[in-house]
Amino acid sequence: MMNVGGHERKSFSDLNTFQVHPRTKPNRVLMVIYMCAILALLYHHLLYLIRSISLPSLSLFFADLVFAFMWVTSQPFRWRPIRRKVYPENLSRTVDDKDLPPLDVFICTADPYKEPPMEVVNTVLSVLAFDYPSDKISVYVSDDGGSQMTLFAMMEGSRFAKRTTTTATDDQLSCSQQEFQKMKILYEQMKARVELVMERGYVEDDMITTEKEREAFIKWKRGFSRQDHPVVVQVILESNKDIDISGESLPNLIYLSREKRKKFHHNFKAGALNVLIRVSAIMTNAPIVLSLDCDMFCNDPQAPRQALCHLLDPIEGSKIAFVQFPQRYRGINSSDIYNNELKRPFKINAEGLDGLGVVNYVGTGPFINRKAFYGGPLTQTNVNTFPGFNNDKIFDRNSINSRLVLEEAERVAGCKYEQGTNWGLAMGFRYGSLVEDFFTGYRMQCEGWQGVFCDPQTPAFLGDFPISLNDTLIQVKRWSVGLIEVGFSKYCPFTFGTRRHSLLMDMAYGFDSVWPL
Ligand SMILES: O=c1ccn([C@@H]2O[C@H](COP(=O)(O)OP(=O)(O)O[C@H]3O[C@H](CO)[C@@H](O)[C@H](O)[C@H]3O)[C@@H](O)[C@H]2O)c(=O)[nH]1
Ligand SMILES: [Mn+2]
Repeated sequence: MMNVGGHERKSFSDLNTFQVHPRTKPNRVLMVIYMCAILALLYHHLLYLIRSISLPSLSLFFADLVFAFMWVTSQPFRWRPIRRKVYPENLSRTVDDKDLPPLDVFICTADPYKEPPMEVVNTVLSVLAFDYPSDKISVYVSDDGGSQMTLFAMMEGSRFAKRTTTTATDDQLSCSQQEFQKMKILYEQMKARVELVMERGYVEDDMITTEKEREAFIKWKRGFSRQDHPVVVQVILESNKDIDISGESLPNLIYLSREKRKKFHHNFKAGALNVLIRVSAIMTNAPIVLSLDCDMFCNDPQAPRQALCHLLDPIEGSKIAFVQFPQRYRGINSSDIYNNELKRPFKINAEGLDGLGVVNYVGTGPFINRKAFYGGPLTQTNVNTFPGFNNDKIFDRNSINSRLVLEEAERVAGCKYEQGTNWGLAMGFRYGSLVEDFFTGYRMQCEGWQGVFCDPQTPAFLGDFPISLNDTLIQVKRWSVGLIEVGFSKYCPFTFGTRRHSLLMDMAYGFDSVWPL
């Protein structure tokens, strides 16, 4: 235990520390005073109602009762907020660089017109530049839009990665202004080619440079539509085979568009993520998974090492399902009059939940322990019952581009694969709510997993927020419907969770799930 700046900081290891928020005690006093005031108000209402019942007085009583309920259930967020710090510089004392765990990164995109492929390329490139051994990174781009333009953009992105270098130390950066200018030109050329394809709406022969690429686009020629098409798995970069100009191996980069058929429900993003879990299990099976929205790029290459400061913690690490970085946005002006920063859910409440051992999973920016997809920490028995899973014997993972691996990947990305299985019910991302992230994180924590909130000063990831009123309303409506779907399901936190975790956690999750009302 350390004492820093007069406030208590408990230290699990030299990798991370946390501090209980200094205003916790005064806050609790305020809570008691507030509670007394609410009770007095309700008592006053009751006295009045006993004397004479009327519709207005009953409605006022009911309204105050609802407000009181919402106030009480929101108090767990204030009970014990904590702030954490990580020390990635100490990581090398715990683990050698060569022994760092492999990392599978999932990037989801769904519509090339709403989420421009160049934006997806930028996100992919930001991940390729992680300060992490590149042969341990595999990037999977899931394209629910089934767009040849997105695949084309990924190919262009990979060409750019090969012609430049991602291993830019301070030294190299300062000495190579010329290199930087060259990179800039290459980037502009790539952007122009991708934008030309976007303008045309398809990839014409003159844009294709190799025979291998031509083969990849053949699938789009036979009655391929966004809602009805076969699986497309394309290995674009293969680690240890593809190198950049400095001779460094590049990470794996895989494009995936799962099978879509009109007869089968695709379960939105949760469905896409479950396919990614299975395909990546076949191809690389990294123990740690990072999930990103395509509009959320990495702003700090240290992010994986920061997450490992928790996931490799000798005492707490094995209990953690995910380390969640907050959603932060670029381009918000300092006064943020429209509250685009969403500080309450993404920072204030997150710190409050973290103090209770749980954290909201917010869809983008979590480093997840792969085991958490397969059941609780003590109920991991189901994993091997799925063919192809953890059955290392039949796969030679040295080549993710082998026929056997690709065939198996296509099989688990098919529409029929999930029928009759536990996927979406007790495994992987859970179906049944439009906010699959909130629902899945909550269910994982019900199973006994913990969540950790990691919010370093430099934002680890930065994204875009909706810029038009229409988009904002659609987003808020979708979030609200998704939360209510959880609140009014058999998993309602006020009833389902109570047997499984603490009352404060249930109240906090319960508050979130009925908040839109
Ligand atoms: O059928 C779908 C629908 C969406 N997506 C992807 O999911 C992500 C999020 O979708 P978006 O439409 O951008 O929703 P937002 O409301 O901006 O996303 C927030 O809310 C979602 C639902 O809670 C979370 O999944 C996200 O991570 C979180 O950033 C994007 O990358 C999409 O490409 C798919 O892959 N398939
Ligand atoms: Mn989004």
